[in-house]
Amino acid sequence: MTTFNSLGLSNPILKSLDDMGFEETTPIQEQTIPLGLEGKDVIGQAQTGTGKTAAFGIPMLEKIDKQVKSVQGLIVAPTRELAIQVAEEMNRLGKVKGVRALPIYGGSNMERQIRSLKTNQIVVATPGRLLDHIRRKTIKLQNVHTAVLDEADEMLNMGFIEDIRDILKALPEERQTLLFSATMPKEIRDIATTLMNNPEEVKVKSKEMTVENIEQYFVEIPEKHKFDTLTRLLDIHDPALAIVFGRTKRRVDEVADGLQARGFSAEGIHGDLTQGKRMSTLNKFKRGRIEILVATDVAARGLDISEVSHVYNFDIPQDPESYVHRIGRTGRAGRKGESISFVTPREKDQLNLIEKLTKKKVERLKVPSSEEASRGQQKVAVDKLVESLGANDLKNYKHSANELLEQYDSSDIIAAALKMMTKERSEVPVSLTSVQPISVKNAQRSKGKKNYGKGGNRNYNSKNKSRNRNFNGKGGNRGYQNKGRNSNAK
Ligand SMILES: Nc1ncnc2c1ncn2[C@@H]1O[C@H](COP(=O)(O)OP(=O)(O)OP(=O)(O)O)[C@@H](O)[C@H]1O
Ligand SMILES: [Mg+2]
Repeated sequence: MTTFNSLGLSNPILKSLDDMGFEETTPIQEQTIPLGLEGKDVIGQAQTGTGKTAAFGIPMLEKIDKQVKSVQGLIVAPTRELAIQVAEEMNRLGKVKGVRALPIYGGSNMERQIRSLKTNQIVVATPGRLLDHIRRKTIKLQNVHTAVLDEADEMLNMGFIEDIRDILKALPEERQTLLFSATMPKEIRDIATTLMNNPEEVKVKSKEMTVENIEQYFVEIPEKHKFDTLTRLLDIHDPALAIVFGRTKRRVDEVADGLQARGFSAEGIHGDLTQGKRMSTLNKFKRGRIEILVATDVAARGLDISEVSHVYNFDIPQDPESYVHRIGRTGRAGRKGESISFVTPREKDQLNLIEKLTKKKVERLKVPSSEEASRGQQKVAVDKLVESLGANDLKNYKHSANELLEQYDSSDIIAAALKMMTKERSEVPVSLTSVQPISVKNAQRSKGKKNYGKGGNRNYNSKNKSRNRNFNGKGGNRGYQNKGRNSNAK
């Protein structure tokens, strides 16, 4: 067990960490924070949900000179939502020291950003908007001593690499550069080292690339049965929050509409929606006002929403790295999660490729029947009833209950109550426009062409009421400790 105390951090940062309820370092934090403090360039690779943000954030905050009122730390992230989320985590970490991070991203007010940029010491940006500021000379970067590429392999992929080169050129040569991601294909790592100064590579030793607290399943199923299978699985699993990944924007819209038609609380998110719509959908999801988020890969990376219990790959992802990030939206910070990938018979090779990369076997799940689904729904109602037996004061209902019992058979009464509580699905037929199966050959060819839409994006804000709730639960097997205090203090 390594405490943050033993890393020689300053009191204000230790106090923030304590306020956030962080007690022990995670492995990536233990290994990279000392290197970061020494000023070394670092390529850090560790599994999803294991605290990479604080791993690069803590040393950056330690090195901010509060007297210097200009940007000293720059973090670049692939989507808006992720930029916002990372800025929020930096703000929590920097709260006691009094350092604030400013998220800058496309679609938000440029003038307001320009005003804030004059005094902010840390900026978290998406590449496109940052380049706008650089070209308009509305951001001063000459005092930047630390630059981070979060989701580094994505940032150095085809869609972003030129922007990143331009951004790095605008920074002082004398600087520290830190790259983090859960995945780091060799060819990207090679590009990365050319942009850095003799980097230390830290790869947290672990047999598998995915976290062990995510149970990974697949169902083999023809394209035309996918939707019905999804609704059955949702009825059986009754997820707290679930993300369903689809391959294209159209697909996401169709699946979200279909789920709504069948009575699920679902909304879609993808790169074609306005910034406002994306933010509001994501915020609703975080607050549990919608239970199912249907998304393209725009939501695959970095998002930290602790209540996500299930990830469904409605369409198997184009590249194995994307699989790692998608399923990593659950099972965060030691919590348990489940992922279920839909594989059409022609896509079996793609699944093998994923298993090869992650070094983990994905278990086959039987396609559930509609009877199993309705038993699943009933079980949800039964659980609720039993819970209510334990928790509620039922005194006021006793009189009516006894009257009913005099007239009817007791099991009939319970059956009727359960029927009323069970969300019987409407049988609305839903048909989706079919998509081409992914073949390993196609997947290789289209590598790097992601479905981010212009500029790539995401949205975060961690108002999750019970974040870190189960931190010390049985799933907490990655050296996490959390006192369960309010980690959202702002
Ligand atoms: N040492 C710690 N103790 C307790 N909780 C922690 C610790 N470090 C980070 N966390 C929490 O764990 C969660 C996941 O962290 P983070 O988002 O940084 O993961 P990540 O490694 O960047 O994942 P991804 O690869 O998906 O981006 C966050 O809610 C964060 O606040
Ligand atoms: Mg991250």
